[in-house]
Amino acid sequence: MLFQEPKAIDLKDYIREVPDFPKPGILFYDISTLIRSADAWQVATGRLARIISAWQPDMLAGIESRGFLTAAPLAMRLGCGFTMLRKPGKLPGKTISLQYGLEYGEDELHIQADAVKPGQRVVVLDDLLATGGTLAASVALLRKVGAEVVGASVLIELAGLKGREKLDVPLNALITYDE
Ligand SMILES: O=P(O)(O)OC[C@H]1O[C@H](OP(=O)(O)OP(=O)(O)O)[C@H](O)[C@@H]1O
Ligand SMILES: Nc1ncnc2[nH]cnc12
Repeated sequence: MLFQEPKAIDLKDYIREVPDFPKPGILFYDISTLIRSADAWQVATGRLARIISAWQPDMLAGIESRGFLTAAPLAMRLGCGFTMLRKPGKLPGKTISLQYGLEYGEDELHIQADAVKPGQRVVVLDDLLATGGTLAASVALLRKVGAEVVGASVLIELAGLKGREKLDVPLNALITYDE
């Protein structure tokens, strides 16, 4: 059974804004302050569960590393499998990879070639959407290994960076910042 919200909670109140991290000029949205609150984290994962269950996924995919924090508890809660999109050198066996740009640098993600069964419905999760490079690369990798990507879900969307425009799957964000 899905969790009932104990009280009205504004999740934005639980996000800490840290200027000039990890580089000068970047305003970092820190979810540490959300996940350390049992009430707020229950509410956030409950809201995610309601949204994601409507997409009827077989499998959830989490993006290293903060995406694991959202995807893993939801996979258990929804009775889905869980697969990992990881940074280079972490996954054993045959992997497929893509490089992509970040708000504050460049990175590369890998997925195991046998991560999903052909045609499995997959929802991909991360903590935050900024430029969209990470999620777009994740969707592309999941498709390369045979997934049907039915949605993407984040806690936070930085709408001003227009990352949503890089995605061709439905995207849900619990918290939006316009800047
Ligand atoms: O929309 P984008 O511009 O691609 O940026 C979003 C990504 O940036 C952060 O990851 P980071 O690489 O900092 O990794 P972490 O989760 O390991 O801290 C965040 O967790 C997202 O994965
Ligand atoms: N501004 C930001 N805050 C937190 N995580 C991020 N990932 C990319 N941009 C970010």
